[in-house]
Amino acid sequence: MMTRLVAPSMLSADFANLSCDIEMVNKSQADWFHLDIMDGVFVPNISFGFPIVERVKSLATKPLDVHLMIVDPDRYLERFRDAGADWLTVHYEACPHLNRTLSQIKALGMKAGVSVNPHTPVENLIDILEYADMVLIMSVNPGFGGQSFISNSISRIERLRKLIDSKGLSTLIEVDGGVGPGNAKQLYEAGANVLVAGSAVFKTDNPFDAIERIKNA
Ligand SMILES: O=C(CO)[C@@H](O)[C@H](O)COP(=O)(O)O
Ligand SMILES: [Fe+2]
Repeated sequence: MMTRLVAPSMLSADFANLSCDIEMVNKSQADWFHLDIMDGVFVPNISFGFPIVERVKSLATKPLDVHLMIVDPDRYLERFRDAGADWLTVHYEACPHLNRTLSQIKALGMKAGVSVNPHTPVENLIDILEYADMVLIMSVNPGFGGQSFISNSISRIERLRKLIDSKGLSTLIEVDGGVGPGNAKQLYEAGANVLVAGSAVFKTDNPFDAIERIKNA
């Protein structure tokens, strides 16, 4: 069976009770913490920065999956490593020297991810795939939680899965945006390995159950 991981997105957590939500993820069947960093330039929203990443790291018993939605991420790779990132994902659209950026992330001791916006053909990654530990397919326009899943993301996952398999690589496919118990099965079947879910986890009465249903879809 292919790798199936669930990464709750802390963007939808209650920041006034962050430790409770971290504890919930620790105790749940979730595999990673997904942390969205937005700079108000690459995306039209600002989320949080190093103090929150450090605080989550201090309480988390699972790896931190940090999703950078920022321009010129090269400036901050080391700082995110120091703040506790285990996986660091940059956007294809924000990196003119992607090969260098991914190599740098790995040289700093983290796993390297590359993310594509909904309009970027997954085929554009053909020459960078072997340098990435993970590809993050955005299934909404990045910037906000709680948006609806863009349906052609399924065929994008399928095309990327074929590309990865045809090269004999073990690059993980992560999907982020509008993911929940209702579409998790379809996403895993299309070839996804890691499902990110924000509102589907934190905006429900029973987050444990939501995580379990996504994981075992
Ligand atoms: O990167 C992003 C948004 O840009 C995500 O990680 C969101 O936080 C996912 O939220 P939901 O769509 O699951 O509510
Ligand atoms: Fe994200």
